[in-house]
Amino acid sequence: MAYLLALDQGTTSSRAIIFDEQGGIVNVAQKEFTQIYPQAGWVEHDPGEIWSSQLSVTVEALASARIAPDAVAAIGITNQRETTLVWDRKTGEPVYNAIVWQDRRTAGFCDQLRRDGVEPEVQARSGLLLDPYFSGTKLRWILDNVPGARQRAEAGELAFGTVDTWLIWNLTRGAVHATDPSNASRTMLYNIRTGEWDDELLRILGVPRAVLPVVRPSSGSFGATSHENMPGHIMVAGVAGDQQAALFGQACFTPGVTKNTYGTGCFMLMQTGTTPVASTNRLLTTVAWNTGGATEYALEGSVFIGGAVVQWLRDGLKIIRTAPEIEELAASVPDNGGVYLVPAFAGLGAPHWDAYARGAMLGLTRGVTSAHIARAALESIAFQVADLVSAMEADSGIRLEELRVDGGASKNNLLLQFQADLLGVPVIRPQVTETTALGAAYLAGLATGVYGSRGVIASQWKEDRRFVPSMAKEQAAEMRAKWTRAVARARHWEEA
Ligand SMILES: Nc1ncnc2c1ncn2[C@@H]1O[C@H](COP(=O)(O)OP(=O)(O)O)[C@@H](O)[C@H]1O
Ligand SMILES: O=P(O)(O)OC[C@H](O)CO
Repeated sequence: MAYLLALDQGTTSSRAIIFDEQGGIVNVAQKEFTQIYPQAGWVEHDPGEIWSSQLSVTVEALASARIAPDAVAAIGITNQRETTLVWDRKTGEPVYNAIVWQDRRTAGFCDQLRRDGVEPEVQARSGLLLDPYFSGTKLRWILDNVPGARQRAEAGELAFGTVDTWLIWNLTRGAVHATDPSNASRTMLYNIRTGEWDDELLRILGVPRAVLPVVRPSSGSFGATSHENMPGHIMVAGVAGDQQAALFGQACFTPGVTKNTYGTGCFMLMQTGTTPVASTNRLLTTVAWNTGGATEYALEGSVFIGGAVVQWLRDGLKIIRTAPEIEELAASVPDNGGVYLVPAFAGLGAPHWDAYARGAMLGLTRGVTSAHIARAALESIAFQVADLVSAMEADSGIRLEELRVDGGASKNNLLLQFQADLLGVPVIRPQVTETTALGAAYLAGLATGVYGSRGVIASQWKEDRRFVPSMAKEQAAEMRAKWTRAVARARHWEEA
């Protein structure tokens, strides 16, 4: 029996999951780590803690499962995307904290680039829109604000990486400075059509080529582990950003097949095959993965606050004690009582891309209770996802037949039923909802011959539960119209 080890380095925790060849979970180890908020709108992680938490869960997962390293066929890495790190090539010392994808500090620079009229060029080359979300403006910020960083970068002394690159560097003790096309496509420095770092984008963003990692296929060798605390020498053979890995783990291998992950944020990806589909509806065109020499693409809608709105009810409003409690509270009322909650706590992502929007709650009357607010919070997740589906159908010309779902909040049956009601198509939850880690394991398993083909992987995908639409179409349309009005009121709040 060969095992595959997936390292899933997420925004709030590092996890290591061991899978067997059938895609079954053998063992999981997980560790949360510190979120650093130096100022309003800034979010950082300690690079040392990203690495140490990931290393410790990896060692723990292997030890407690009593699996010898030589029984592990390969490691797959998957990671929070866009988060930006810069370190010294000689010492491996970071020059600054990791700037997290949620960080908004470069909003002003993005505004300036938009005024300069470069957005169409940026979109054509990178598939992305001008927003602080992506790595490019964060990297520039580090180079411009850490004393001496720009000169050292130009002299070739510094290395840039997203989290995958940082983990590979540490696992191989600095021998490999590499990323994969799915992660590269989130930097705003990479041309998704040529499959290379793009000189024009580097010029626009003021980034010297000398800091960039090598881009290798998502399924293939990234070197063997050689860290003193890591048992054995295991090949890193699969790398993908977490949302693309989830698309792979959900076996979305044919154009039009779509998944949505309900985690901290919501990320919907539609596989579009070997041709990148340019978006005219403010979605992102992104690399899904590169396997077997071919690059495949996806359309993506990214929503910044998904399950995080449930955390806000728990930690901010304190109307629930645990996230799952929201389901019972929301189900204790027959409807939202007229309440619409727009969780624009970190601005709005796709399809609005409004860094200045802020949260809003509308329709409050004296009859409103915490149960209505709980219901409105869950519904807000589904409304945002429905907006993504509309944009995706318009961009791709493909009518969605079903939606595959995963992520922490996909355990919530009320949410998924409402999602199916709004979309008018079945929403399907698979048996294994750890699809992100599973996707990374599959990419590693394909590279090392554990799986002979994608067909074997697709046959492992099993349905857990199917949510079928039951709401009248007119009612769904009426609710969506109200939601759209609520969103309009939340927009541009900070500028007002
Ligand atoms: N039963 C539930 N109902 C609604 N939301 C939930 C439930 N369980 C977890 N969540 C939400 O799911 C999110 C965690 O999902 P996860 O996929 O682990 O996120 P991430 O990978 O982004 O850290 C949290 O924001 C949490 O509030
Ligand atoms: O770590 P997650 O699961 O919240 O995912 C973060 C995304 O990759 C950000 O683009």
